Amino acid sequence: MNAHAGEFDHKDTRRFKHTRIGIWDLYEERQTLACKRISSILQTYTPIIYSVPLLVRMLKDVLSIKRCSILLPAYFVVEVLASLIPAVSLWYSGQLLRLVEGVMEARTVDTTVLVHFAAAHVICAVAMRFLKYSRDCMMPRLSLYIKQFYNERMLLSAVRLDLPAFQTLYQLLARIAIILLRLLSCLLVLSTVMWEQQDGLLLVVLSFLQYLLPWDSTGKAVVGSLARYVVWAATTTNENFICMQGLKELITDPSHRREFVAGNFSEHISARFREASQRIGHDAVEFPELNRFRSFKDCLSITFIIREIMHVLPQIVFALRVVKNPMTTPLSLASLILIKQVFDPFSSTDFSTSSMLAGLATQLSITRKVYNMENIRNKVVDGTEPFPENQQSLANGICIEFRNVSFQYPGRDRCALRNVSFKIEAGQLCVVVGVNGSGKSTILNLISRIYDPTEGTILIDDRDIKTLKLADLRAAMSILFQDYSQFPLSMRENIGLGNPALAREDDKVHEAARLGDAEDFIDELPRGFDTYLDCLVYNYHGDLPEGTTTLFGHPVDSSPRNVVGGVHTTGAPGIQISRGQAQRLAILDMDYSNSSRTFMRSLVSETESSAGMLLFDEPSASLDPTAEHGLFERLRKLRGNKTMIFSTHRFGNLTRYANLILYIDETVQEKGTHDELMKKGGEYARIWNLQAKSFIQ
Ligand SMILES: Nc1ncnc2c1ncn2[C@@H]1O[C@H](COP(=O)(O)OP(=O)(O)OP(=O)(O)O)[C@@H](O)[C@H]1O
Repeated sequence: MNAHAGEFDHKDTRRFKHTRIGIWDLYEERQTLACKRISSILQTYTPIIYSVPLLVRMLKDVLSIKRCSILLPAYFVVEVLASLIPAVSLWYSGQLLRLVEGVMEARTVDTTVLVHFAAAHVICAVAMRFLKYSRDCMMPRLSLYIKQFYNERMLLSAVRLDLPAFQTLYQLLARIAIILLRLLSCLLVLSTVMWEQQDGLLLVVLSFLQYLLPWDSTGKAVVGSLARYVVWAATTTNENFICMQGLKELITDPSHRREFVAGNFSEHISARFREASQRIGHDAVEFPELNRFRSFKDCLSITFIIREIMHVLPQIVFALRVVKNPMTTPLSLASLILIKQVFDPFSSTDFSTSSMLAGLATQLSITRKVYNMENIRNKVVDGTEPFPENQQSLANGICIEFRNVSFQYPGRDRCALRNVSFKIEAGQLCVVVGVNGSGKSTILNLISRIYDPTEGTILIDDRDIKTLKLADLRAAMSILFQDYSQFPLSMRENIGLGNPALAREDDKVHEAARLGDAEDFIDELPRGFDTYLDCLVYNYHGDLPEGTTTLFGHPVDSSPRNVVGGVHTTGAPGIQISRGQAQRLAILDMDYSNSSRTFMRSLVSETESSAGMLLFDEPSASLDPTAEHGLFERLRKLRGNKTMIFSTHRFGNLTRYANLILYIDETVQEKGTHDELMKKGGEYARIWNLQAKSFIQ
């Protein structure tokens, strides 16, 4: 079978070579070494060339930041000056060399010239120090402004990407430009100085050659860069290894903790892990580690050997030169030292242009992703018509109709809903029931336009849902999803978000909390409505006085997991409440504060009702019967004439009051009121009786 477009076709043996490394299967594109080398060079430079428009855009964006418009050009001027000073120093070194040559020949020295050169050297050193100081002052501010700018930008486009990428990118760019400038200026001066020396230029060219290609100074990175740029993929089907990874996840993921502890899994899991590990033996490691051993043999590659030869070539040429013409040896030796002086800084890993170019390519691809995010079009296309025409009408509910709606989730072969048709009149209470996976939540997803139907039409107040402005549509409904999340904000803000228009009105927030049965337990929290259950802000600290156990109200934990960026932290998420409280709240907070958020949306402001339709996806899944009864009662009273849709697989209280029950299983199997469906004696009646019976027993 042929691979799909875009798929990595590892079965194509003509293109990919298969190697077995331990438990891993490595597939590498078949290429000759020369091809690999060329493709490696192309892969390094091409993205950078393609990224020129992106860099221009970035530069414009950064220059548009008020405080950067002067600071950035000033920073570059300082950097350029700093990078030119070594060349000026070099020029004076060259002149000193000539002076020495003159002294050797004439046996006299021109003191004015000597003083002039010495003074110039000192001035260069002082200027360098001053420029470095200016650069160190500017850099942190520049980083901060750029970081703030992109922070805001990312937030606006709702993108969460690795923030440090931006700082690294502009620093990397500046560094590469400066190194190139420094290298070129030094090269220019060196060539001028060496012009008149016998074989001087040859020595310069030979020394420079090794820096021209993107090879790393150690030779080891050459191997690394091959692995990085050549098409390859590695996978493992080793069941024991997959099992071991699964067990590790089970142990480390806190969301499994409760079941882990309650199920008394620890002994079984340890035994299972040991057993799997013993079966695999020493190969039970991730691919990069295993591959590292393998890559050592590449250190004997031809590229590596050529690189080493080129490194010693200038010395060989110099030796031949001495043999040929021993009289000029002292000066040639001085030239060689001068050349070495110039190139040595560039050969260190820090200055390696090749590794920096590779780093730049990576940073550019991250940055491109951020800019691309802004261009991503939503699959759900926004409508143009305002909704509702008359805000007051929301108080009387919204009418919803599904006409032959089918829906398939992206990447799924099966329909989640097939040919579904029903109509809920304005102000009606509808309960959607069905077994797990029957499509109940999908109906709510389609009404809130998280997805659009694959086929069929949804009408809202007799208008095609796709024509309505998305923001208006969503403002007109309040949704409580099964997996509603607790935002890392204060309790007040968590509830307030249910209705941003009223979020600042404290009495409304309290009323919503009361209706959600959350007011009492929130009041008991250490900071009441200002309590953060998920505190994502850390306090940082260095050495603390002997015996310090708490800092800013948080326990001090000096274990390595509390070290961020080399600095100790306190105040891990959720630390603002005690573990005991957290445990107690874990059972309550999800349902209570979230239902409070829903109540918040249902609250009516002075002039108008903000939602005309309330959607609930399994709102009572983890509530006990008393709490469930209370919740439904309050919701029923509060809803007034608004349309309300519940999705649930618990038949009970609610279905009896419903104007319309939809029993679905991919499609609508039965619909009607409770009495009608009971009379019909179908699947709804069967399950109702089953649930009622178990309750009575
Ligand atoms: N995001 C998704 N991507 C792919 N498939 C999905 C997605 N969400 C649901 N499905 C699939 O669509 C079908 C219907 O799911 P849906 O969540 O609507 O059922 P449900 O009746 O609400 O189930 P439950 O009672 O378990 O919540 C299921 O087969 C489910 O696996």
